[in-house]
Amino acid sequence: MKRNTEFDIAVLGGGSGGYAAARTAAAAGKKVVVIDGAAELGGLCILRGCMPSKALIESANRNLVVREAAKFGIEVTSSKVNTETVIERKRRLIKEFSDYRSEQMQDGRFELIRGHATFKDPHTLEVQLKDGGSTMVTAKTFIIATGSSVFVPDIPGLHEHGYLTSDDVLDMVDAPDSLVVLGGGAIALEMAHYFEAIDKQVTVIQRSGHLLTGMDVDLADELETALTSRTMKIECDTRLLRVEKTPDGKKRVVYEKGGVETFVDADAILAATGRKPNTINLGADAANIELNSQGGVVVGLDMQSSVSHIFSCGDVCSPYEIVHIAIEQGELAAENAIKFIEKECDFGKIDYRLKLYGIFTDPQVAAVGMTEIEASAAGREVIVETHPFNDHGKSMIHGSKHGFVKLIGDAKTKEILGGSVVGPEAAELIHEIVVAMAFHSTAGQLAKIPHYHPTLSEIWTYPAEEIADA
Ligand SMILES: Cc1cc2nc3c(=O)[nH]c(=O)nc-3n(C[C@H](O)[C@H](O)[C@H](O)COP(=O)(O)OP(=O)(O)OC[C@H]3O[C@@H](n4cnc5c(N)ncnc54)[C@H](O)[C@@H]3O)c2cc1C
Ligand SMILES: NC(=O)c1ccc[n+]([C@@H]2O[C@H](COP(=O)([O-])OP(=O)(O)OC[C@H]3O[C@@H](n4cnc5c(N)ncnc54)[C@H](O)[C@@H]3O)[C@@H](O)[C@H]2O)c1
Repeated sequence: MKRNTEFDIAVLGGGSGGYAAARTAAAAGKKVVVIDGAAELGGLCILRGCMPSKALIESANRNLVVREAAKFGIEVTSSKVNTETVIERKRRLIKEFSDYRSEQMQDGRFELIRGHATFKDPHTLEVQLKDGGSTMVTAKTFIIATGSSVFVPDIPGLHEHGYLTSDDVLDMVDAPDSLVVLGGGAIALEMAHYFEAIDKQVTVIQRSGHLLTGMDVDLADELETALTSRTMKIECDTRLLRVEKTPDGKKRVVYEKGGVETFVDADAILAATGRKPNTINLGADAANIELNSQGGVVVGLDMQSSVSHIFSCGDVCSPYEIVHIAIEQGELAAENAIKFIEKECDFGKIDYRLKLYGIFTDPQVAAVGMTEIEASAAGREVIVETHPFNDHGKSMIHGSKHGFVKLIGDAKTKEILGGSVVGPEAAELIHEIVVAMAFHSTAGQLAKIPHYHPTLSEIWTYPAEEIADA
């Protein structure tokens, strides 16, 4: 069936990026359609990303408190993790979040079509409808927000002997007693933290020389020290060779480290080696959309693709697979698509100066702005100061043994260029630096802002004073 309506903007994908784009364009009075091919509405963050992972981690963190209780004078005579209740709680929360998003997607501000969209030409989509059949959609502009999927490397024996992905473990009632996690990024470490904290045996096998490729090594090393001070094992600088089955039915991951072949056995393997952009069956060729070597949509800072009326946002095109960035990109893509329709050419550009990153392990890791690696790659002259949590009153009371805060300031102006934390409540603490950086604060200005005593937050004043006085 051919539709007659031409939309101003057709948004492909209704996750965090696509929804942000659609609500922005609809609020500006444009005729918008969102086409989403998922079985359920909600997008990755709500259904199989941020929210379910944090719900599980919240339960696991309670068990860590129980584990440490004796040190604080609390005798816990018996405790047991009930994964059925953990998963039940997660399902309840996710249903609430996805029901709300589903209502927002269907409240009439824009049209919603449930189905998989494929470009037939630069102005036409064919949609294979979820309930059967197909329809055609034409629009003046398009926003591709189709997200990403798990990427599993081709390791001999892995597919044959079986593996889990984050999609599986986020809804797993029967948790394996032992787990090998392949990868050392955010997903690998958050899931490794969850399983270790619910008393499972976990080994992380990371290819790079340190965890969290791309982050500053001092942060990654501090996290590794903290995680391995629990029962977790971490192997970095490895090369995965193959997966085998042992005579007693376990999975054996064989890898090379320092030129020596070694292995680890476990009940299950979690593949957490990254994600890939969802551009398969998108019809990028039919619309002349340029893709990069990983299959991602190539965009400029204005979120415009190689085709002038086609924009993109979120994991499918982003250098950072992070929700607040997908949302900001979605809003900008919509604003620029509107400008394209109205023949205005002063497109807005995204600014990644305040890009944030947070990992919800224990301790947590968080960073904003420039890392030390980025500062040095950009040839910036900087002053870097740190302060450890084990030398700070409130965190000593809190019982924090690991972690530090780090500030990076411009050597001349002393403006704060970046901040990072590995330690308690890192993902909350980092926001003080986000606000300071948003207002281009110098380290001296930050140091002078009143901080209540005793709080974790006052730890920032130490590196800020050091930079100000340098
Ligand atoms: C386990 C896990 C934990 C995470 N935790 C965090 C976190 O704590 N903080 C954080 O910031 N980020 C986190 N992320 C990353 C974050 O979830 C993503 O960056 C974000 O959700 C991406 O949003 P999106 O809109 O680009 O894509 P999605 O939300 O994936 O939306 C894309 C939608 O498009 C649909 N689609 C795909 N192809 C088509 C097509 N051709 N036609 C129609 N529809 C299509 C998909 O079905 C989907 O519904 C996590 C990710 C994972 C996997
Ligand atoms: N808290 C958060 O903000 C959060 C949480 C989870 C995911 N995310 C986002 O989701 C995205 C995907 O996360 P991810 O952790 O899957 O990907 P990632 O790219 O961040 O990490 C993948 C890791 O796997 C390693 N790796 C790749 N191939 C390997 C191999 N063959 N053998 C061993 N190790 C290998 C890499 O060195 C890397 O450290 C991230 O970009 C992240 O931004 C964010």
